[in-house]
Amino acid sequence: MHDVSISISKRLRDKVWRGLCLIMGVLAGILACWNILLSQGALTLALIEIALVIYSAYLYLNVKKWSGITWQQYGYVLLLSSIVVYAVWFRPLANALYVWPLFLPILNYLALGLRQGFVISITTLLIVLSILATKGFSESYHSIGPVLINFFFCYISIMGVSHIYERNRYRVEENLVSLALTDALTGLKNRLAFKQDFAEYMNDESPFGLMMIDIDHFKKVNDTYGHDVGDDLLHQLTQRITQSFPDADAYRQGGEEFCLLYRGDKASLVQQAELLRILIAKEAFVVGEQSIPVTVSLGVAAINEVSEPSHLVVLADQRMYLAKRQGRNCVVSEE
Ligand SMILES: Nc1nc2c(ncn2[C@@H]2O[C@H](COP(=O)(O)OP(=O)(O)OP(=O)(O)O)[C@@H](O)[C@H]2O)c(=O)[nH]1
Repeated sequence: MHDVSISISKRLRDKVWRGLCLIMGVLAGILACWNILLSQGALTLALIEIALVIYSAYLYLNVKKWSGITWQQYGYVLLLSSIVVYAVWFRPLANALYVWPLFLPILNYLALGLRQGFVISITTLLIVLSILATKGFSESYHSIGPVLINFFFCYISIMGVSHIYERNRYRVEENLVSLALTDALTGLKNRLAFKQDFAEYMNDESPFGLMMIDIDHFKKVNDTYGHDVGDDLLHQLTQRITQSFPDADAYRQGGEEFCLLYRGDKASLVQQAELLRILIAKEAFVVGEQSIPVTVSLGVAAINEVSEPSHLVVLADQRMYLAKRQGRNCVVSEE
């Protein structure tokens, strides 16, 4: 998943986790006091609740620093589930503590996401049902049948709603990320996506190059035929670029400027850049009734030519402007 998406999910989960830790910490503190002062024979439960207060405070203070879901967070969810399950098992059925596990699916989905939320919720359901059935028989509880049925359907309903909510949230997030990283006019990836992908290319060991593409005298096209025709032309140009470089990553940098990240050596990138230039120049673009000849200026640079990766963009840009100064409609790959 893209960085933007990761940061949206991360921010949301951090808020959920901090809220959860705050509520659970306070609730566990109150319950611990209750069990120590007023409830006889519940010392073990009170000790677990005190541990939960400490654990909640620890997570509350640290969760923002972690990336992804850590073992401390899984441990916390398991501890909460264990406390609830233990309480159901420990107290008589007549106390109706079996209503508390109904809260767990919401917690699991919000805190851990779709897959882990599903697995842990189903596991908890099976455990609680087994406990309720066992206790029902051992305590000769005459209404265990309705309790089991009502608990099961209520739990499944809450789990279903939690599942649907989390799945839709994830889809909405995916759409938002796609919008944030895509250029609306051409459908190409945008500048933000370029920055993220560039970081990935740098982490990769294999050689790569960058090509800057700028349309020549595009202002004239707009002034002569209007901006709608200009837009259409940008769209068509995008198709020629992506057809020429099906395996590379193409971006619209803004305006009439495009760029392309290419895995491979510089010689083959220069060769393909030249082919693209010819392909654009030799066949005029047809927009409605108009046939519009277009040329582009291209600057090419390879990662092994620069000491700092960030200089690659500057070098390719400089070469593209050199191509403009050399009369346009050409590829420049050296100073
Ligand atoms: N139709 C359309 N035009 C755009 C868009 N974005 C930028 N432009 C136009 O692109 C033109 C860029 O003009 P200039 O920067 O002067 O460059 P140029 O005319 O291509 O000249 P050179 O780059 O020097 O060859 C301007 O007229 C902008 O209005 C867009 O999304 N759609």
